[in-house]
Amino acid sequence: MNRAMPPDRARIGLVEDDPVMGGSIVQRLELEGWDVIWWQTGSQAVGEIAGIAGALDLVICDIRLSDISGETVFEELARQPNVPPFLFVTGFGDIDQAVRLMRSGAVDFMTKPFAMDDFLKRIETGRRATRAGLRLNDYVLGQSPAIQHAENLIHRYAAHDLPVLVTGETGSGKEVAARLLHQLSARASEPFVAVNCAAIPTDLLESEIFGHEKGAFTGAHQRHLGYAERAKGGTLFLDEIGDMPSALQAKLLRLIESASFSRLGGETQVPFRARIVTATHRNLNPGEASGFREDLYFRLAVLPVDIPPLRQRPEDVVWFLGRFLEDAVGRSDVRIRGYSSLTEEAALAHPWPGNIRELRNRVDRAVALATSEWLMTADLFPEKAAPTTSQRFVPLSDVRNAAERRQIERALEHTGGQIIKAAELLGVARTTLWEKMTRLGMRY
Ligand SMILES: Nc1ncnc2c1ncn2[C@@H]1O[C@H](COP(=O)(O)OP(=O)(O)OP(=O)(O)O)[C@@H](O)[C@H]1O
Repeated sequence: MNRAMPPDRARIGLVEDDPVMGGSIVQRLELEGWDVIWWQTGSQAVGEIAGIAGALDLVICDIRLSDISGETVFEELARQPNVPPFLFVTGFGDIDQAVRLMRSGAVDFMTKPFAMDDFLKRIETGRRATRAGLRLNDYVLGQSPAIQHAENLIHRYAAHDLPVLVTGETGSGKEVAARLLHQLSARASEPFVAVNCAAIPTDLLESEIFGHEKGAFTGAHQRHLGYAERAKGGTLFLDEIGDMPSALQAKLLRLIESASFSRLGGETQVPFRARIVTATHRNLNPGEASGFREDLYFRLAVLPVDIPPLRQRPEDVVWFLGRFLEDAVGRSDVRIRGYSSLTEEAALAHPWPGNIRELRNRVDRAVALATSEWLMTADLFPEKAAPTTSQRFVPLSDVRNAAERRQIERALEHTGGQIIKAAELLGVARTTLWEKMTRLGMRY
């Protein structure tokens, strides 16, 4: 344990009570040039890992040990500082436990039997994704610790086939996160199919997702393959899942449970091969009057990841200001040198209710309308500038639009974002509300 080692040589702890399995893992890892310390009982591991936690790059731990469980080993050590990342090795029946461990901070799990190549890859990702300094600043979602935590989770989740639920405010980058998950997964060469459940009228949603047979309903002139089928072995991304009507929630639950579905008007069971990733800006937690099926929620939220709002990640405000400015300048022929320091301060003080989408739109507009080489606060936040006389008199249509928008926002807030219920409150048909929101440029 006190041997001098080259700094780039990984130190792996192994907790495995099976001498054959343990012996072959040690042999293979040493062949890879890694240094391995092996404990054959859980209690021995707890006692010794505590003393050298900071020096270990990863601990590989069997869940079923002969004395205490791998879960207890982890719980004992998780209270200590500098705990190394844990990769659990589980039997097939222990998946629920492994998922629970992953949610409480374990880095990953693998189900026995596993292919050695995959195992080595998980070890590499596990240590790379969690040890500060080992990731070469290659984060793509942002620079703040909060988003990097989410990105690390996405790296870990990518290796599994379990459903992922992405939560976060509108415009915070949930779809970008889901696409990253897809690209990092073994499904990357298959389609990524995104469906916004709130944007498709309810009566169309079912046939859009599940498809329909010829003659299933008036106007169904030919067979139509739905998103679930078109996703093939890739990822089916269901955005705004909280807006899915309850009849469809039941059908989605059946699809997950049986890994198959039928097209509308059809009897044949079509196999479902894609991974389900869902997103919501609403709180779908059961017991909190979300109106969302509890059984489906637990099926979808096996691996949860929360994308924090932009106002909680000042490092990313500055980072995205730079990135989007570069993009916008690259697309046009204007010469802009950067932001004035007051502009950056104003951006840091702004609450960003529309998150990254809002930031990008503001930068694009500022670049298009800029009158100097430095972007000023008024370029990014024109609404905060003092109004001129002509601006004080806005056209009546703008006043009406603003009032309608406010009232729609209030109704949506009241119904937790559910368009159907909001339409009822406002006394208009759902399609009328939908059209109005589109005209007013509101997100649904
Ligand atoms: N990490 C990122 N890098 C570059 N652009 C990003 C990033 N995150 C978000 N964006 C941009 O911000 C906008 C909103 O992102 P996205 O659609 O992923 O958010 P969302 O949370 O899914 O939004 P909604 O709740 O409205 O569906 C998109 O235009 C996207 O390109």
